[in-house]
Order: sequence, then structure tokens, then C-alpha cells
Amino acid sequence: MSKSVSIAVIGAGKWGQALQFALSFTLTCKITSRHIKPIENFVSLEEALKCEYLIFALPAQVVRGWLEAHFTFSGQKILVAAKGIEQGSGSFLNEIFAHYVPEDHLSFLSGPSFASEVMKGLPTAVVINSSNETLSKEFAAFFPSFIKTYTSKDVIGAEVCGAYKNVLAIASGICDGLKLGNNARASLIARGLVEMRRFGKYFGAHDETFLGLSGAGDLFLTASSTLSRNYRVGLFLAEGKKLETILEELGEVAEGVFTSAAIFELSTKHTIYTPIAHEIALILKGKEPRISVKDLLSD
Ligand SMILES: NC(=O)C1=CN([C@@H]2O[C@H](COP(=O)(O)OP(=O)(O)OC[C@H]3O[C@@H](n4cnc5c(N)ncnc54)[C@H](O)[C@@H]3O)[C@@H](O)[C@H]2O)C=CC1
Ligand SMILES: O=C(CO)COP(=O)(O)O
Repeated sequence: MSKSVSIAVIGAGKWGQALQFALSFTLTCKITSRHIKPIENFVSLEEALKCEYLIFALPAQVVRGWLEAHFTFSGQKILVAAKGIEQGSGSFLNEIFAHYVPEDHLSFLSGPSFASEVMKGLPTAVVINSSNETLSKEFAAFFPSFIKTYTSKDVIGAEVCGAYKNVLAIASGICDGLKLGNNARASLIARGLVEMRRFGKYFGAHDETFLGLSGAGDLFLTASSTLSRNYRVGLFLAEGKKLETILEELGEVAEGVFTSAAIFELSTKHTIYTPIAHEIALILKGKEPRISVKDLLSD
């Protein structure tokens, strides 16, 4: 891979830094963020925005404001690495980016990929999703050999999976925090997969996406490991901790908190049956987790 490819990661949180680390095996990858960080190839935002390829690793909830404040399209090719649905508007990230970037310059990253494992060079497999297959293949070629890349055209499917699994990871953390057992967790994850497929199908997602890396792959990962911030939020909620305290102590983004509200809004508006996400939204507003479990079992 030519070291002359100009590429930058926007956002130097956990995922942004892990992606820069991974891509640095094949090319010189710059990185920028709102606060200067002592990272190799850290550049100003101005310099990053001049790159031909940009990877967005900002939390989903801040993407719209960030684009409005900082971004002007000048031919950049974009890979969106965030996983979430915007609370309030219920907008998917591809809808938000579409206001600023032509569709054929946009791609979306999905699949099982804890930043901490990528940072250790441990193997995984991810998917680059775009209506423009040439663009997907260009980004796929930038990844190092320890990350196997697949391409797909199912942007909405990948987005729904990446966002929904965070809500289901909170549910799974609650299930384990309440010590409901392995049977209960497997039941929850399986029904969660059915639920996120039902939700995604409404928006045009393809069936096979739910069975692959973006769907089952990322869901199984996130809903069964304390490495997941969302799963840990669930564990602490089950212990009776206040959400504000949990988020403060976490110090990193847990997208499922906001996405559960977005799914609640979207599924109410479009009459989609999403019982698990519904209960998570209520728990995050203060409902007792044990009552939610009872309600889910009797539903
Ligand atoms: N950490 C992981 O393992 C993975 C994370 N993701 C997704 O990547 C996205 C980012 O996650 P992380 O990097 O892990 O979160 P993080 O909490 O580690 O970092 C978020 C970064 O965004 C910056 N930020 C927050 N608000 C901002 C604003 N208004 N303007 C500019 N910068 C702002 C923060 O300073 C921070 O550096 C999320 O959507 C997450 O779901 C996806 C795959 C894996
Ligand atoms: O998306 C992830 C792994 O694929 C990271 O999940 P968490 O945000 O729950 O840590």
C-alpha cells in the first residue's frame, strides 16, 4: 500500500485511536481531535480535512453538530465508524451525512471490533458498507492483515445492526447483573436478534446482514463481554446505580443509552414491535429492571 495515500481519522477517542493504529500498518494515517493529544501523526483539524480519505470516529450524537460546524465537502471519501441512531430526530447516520456528502463518497464500518483488542493487533473481521462498491474496496485495502475485511451494499442493515446491538448489550448486562442465568441471556440475545431484524427490515435492511458479522457477529460480541461499555452500563443498572453516575464513571460513550431512546421514538412512530429496546428505554428513565424482566416474560 502506498504511503502517499492521504487519510485521517477524525476523533481520537478509543475507536479513533485503534483505527489509526490498525491503518498505520499499511499507510501513514493522520488523526485529529478537538483536544490535542500526544499521538504520532496527530494533526490539526484543518490539515486532516485536506485528506482524500476521512474516517469519522465521533459519537453518533455529535456528528450532525460537528459536520455543521466544521465540514465542507471538497471531494473527500468517507468511512463512518460510529454506531448509533440520533436521539430526538431518529435519524440514521447515513441520513445525516447525506446532507453534507454525496452518497457515492460515503461508506460505513460495521462488525465485531472492540478497540482494545484491535489496539493489541488481535484478529477480527469487519464489513465496509457502501452503495459504491469501488469505495468500499478502496477502504478495505487500507486495513492490515490481522483485520479481514468484507464489503456489502447494505448500508441501512449495517447501521441498524451496529446501533441496535448496543441497546441489546445493555439488556444483556442487566440480565447478567440480575444473575438470571445463561439460559436467560441466550434467550434475550436470540430474541434481540429477531427484534433488530424486524426493526431493520422496516427500513429496508437485508436479511443476510443480520446473520453475518454486522448483525450476529457484533451482537454476540457486545452482549457477552465486560469489554463492552454498553454491557457494563447494564451491569451497573442492575446493581441499582444511577445512570448519571454510571456514565460519569465510564468516561466514554455508551451509544445504546441514546439509541434506545431513538428506537423507542422510531418504533412508536412506525408501529414496529420492539419490546426489549422499549424496556431498556424505560429502565434508562428509571423503571425498575426486575419489573421490566417480568413484563418482558409476560408479554
Ligand atoms: N470503542 C470501540 O470498541 C468501538 C466504538 N465504536 C463507535 O465509535 C464511536 C466513538 O466511540 P469511542 O471512540 O469508543 O468513544 P470515546 O468515548 O472513547 O471517544 C469519543 C471521542 O469523541 C470526542 N468528542 C465527543 N464529543 C465531541 C464533539 N462534540 N466534538 C468533537 N469531538 C467530540 C471525545 O473527545 C472523544 O475523544 C461510537 O459511536 C462507538 O459506538 C465502534 C466500534 C468499536
Ligand atoms: O461496537 C463495539 C464493538 O464492536 C464496542 O462496543 P461498546 O461501545 O459497547 O464498547
